Amino acid sequence: MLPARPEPIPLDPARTAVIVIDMQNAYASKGGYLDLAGFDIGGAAGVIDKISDVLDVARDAGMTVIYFQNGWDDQYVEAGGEGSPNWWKSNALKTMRARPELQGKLLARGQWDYELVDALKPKPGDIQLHKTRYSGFFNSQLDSVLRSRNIKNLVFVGIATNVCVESTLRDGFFLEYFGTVLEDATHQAGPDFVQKAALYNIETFFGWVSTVADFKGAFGQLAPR
Ligand SMILES: C/C(=C/NC(N)=O)C(=O)O
Repeated sequence: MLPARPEPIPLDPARTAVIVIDMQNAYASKGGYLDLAGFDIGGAAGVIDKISDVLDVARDAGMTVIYFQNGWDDQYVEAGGEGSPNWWKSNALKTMRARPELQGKLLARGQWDYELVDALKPKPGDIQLHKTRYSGFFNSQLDSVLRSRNIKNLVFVGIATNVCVESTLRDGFFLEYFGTVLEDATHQAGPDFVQKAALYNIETFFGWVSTVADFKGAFGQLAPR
């Protein structure tokens, strides 16, 4: 049982996956996309350490660990052109249009920006997935990976709470997955109030909100598998 808001949630480790959202240099490192686009990434370093702790506990408890990376091919075909709202709304694409010297660098596979941060590299048995839009369920293998493993519960960590974490948790809700966010293992893109708003939305309408300490308290005592 994981202590959570608005109520504790039962999580069978064998039927639970920890979803690590986009812990790439783009979102968590100085000189990465969010930083270059003018977002405050000051809280990202603390989140990296928390996620590392969560993943150690999750693996020992027998949970599946799934890493997402967000981005596109190096020609940005997957990003879509002017006919796609993504072309208009993606701050990475907008930043590259405003600063042509960055073209080809942000969120492109093969570039440093796309890589996971050094402190959070997948371990044997972890699953790595790619996504081209904010939701990890859109045009990805996530749903079939989860269903083939009989996984029903999703525990979210990563960046950004109000964009890809919330989008993926919401889509999971519609697909009948139980989504929980560990609030101190996430960080927002934007002012502090968007973190609060995203967590309020999740706790009130779409899922559950817990903490790293409670996750470690609930699952850190289990005998390693
Ligand atoms: C702002 C943004 C967030 N991504 C995410 N991983 O939540 C983006 O990709 O532009």
